[in-house]
Amino acid sequence: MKKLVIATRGSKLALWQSEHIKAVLEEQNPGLEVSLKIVVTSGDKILDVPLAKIGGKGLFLKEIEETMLKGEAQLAVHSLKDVPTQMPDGLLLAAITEREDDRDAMLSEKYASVDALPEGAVVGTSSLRRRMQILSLRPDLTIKDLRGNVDTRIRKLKEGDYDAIILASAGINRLGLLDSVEYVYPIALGDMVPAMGQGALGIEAVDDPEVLEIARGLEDTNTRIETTIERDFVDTLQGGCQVPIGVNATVLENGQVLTQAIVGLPDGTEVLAESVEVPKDAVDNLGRKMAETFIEQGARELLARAEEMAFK
Ligand SMILES: NCc1[nH]cc(CCC(=O)O)c1CC(=O)O
Repeated sequence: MKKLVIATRGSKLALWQSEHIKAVLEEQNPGLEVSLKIVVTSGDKILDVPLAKIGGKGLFLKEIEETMLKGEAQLAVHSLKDVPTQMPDGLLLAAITEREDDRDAMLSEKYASVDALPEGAVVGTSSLRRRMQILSLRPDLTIKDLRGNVDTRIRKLKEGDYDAIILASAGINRLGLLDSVEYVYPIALGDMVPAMGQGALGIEAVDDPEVLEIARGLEDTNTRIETTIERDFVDTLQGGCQVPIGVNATVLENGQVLTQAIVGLPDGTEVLAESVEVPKDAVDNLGRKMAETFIEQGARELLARAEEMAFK
């Protein structure tokens, strides 16, 4: 194989991620030429409506996947957390890259930590998961919707529309934005459980042995273990397009795997949370089993109520 095309969105984060993978692939496969094909997705066009109301994150993938299925590209590089748990026919999650910082971070021009926010401070996020957890930490805060690409969100913070905003650390790191904001405060995993797959890249590929072989070079074993637990948890719970679910698994130095999960109402008034530690060789089906215990405790009802609240 001499040439590969990566289909990508045109946002700065998507381009950074695709350029990064292009460079790694060309390094790993001498003689291989990788190019990018920029695709505008429905998600990029509809910017003024909260994500929960327009059918969720799948809208950022549809046109990319169509491009691959038409044979105009063989690979796509996604933030893994934006990849739905079920893959479309003909496309595979061929590799999951080593994950970097998987935490969420609070960004502010004025306040150095969540504790330092004054009563009633305005925090920007459109994520039900972040809303739920920041409100369960600090019920007094005011949550204000915030959409757009990472750079747009930071611009809105700087324009003074918000006292703080919450973003994924990985996105800020990849785009080199750490210095563009006065305070970047990583929120501990136990205080804000990230989204499934946060901080890792998912490499989607057409079902072609040569392409899959090349993609295999990008795979990270521990990240695959972690994110399989996370994706199985979310897949078993389902519950609409955009849901207040946090789940994070971490392979620890001692060979144990720590998994933390939380499900609840977007206003943070009711949550189910659990954290379990098992040896690395006992993670089979862990995500599904944890989801079953959540369901026994009423997670489905909670998510149904969460959805009603989100669509009001
Ligand atoms: N939902 C958008 C999105 N998808 C991936 C990232 C960040 C990078 C990552 O988590 O891998 C972001 C921005 C954010 O949530 O702050």
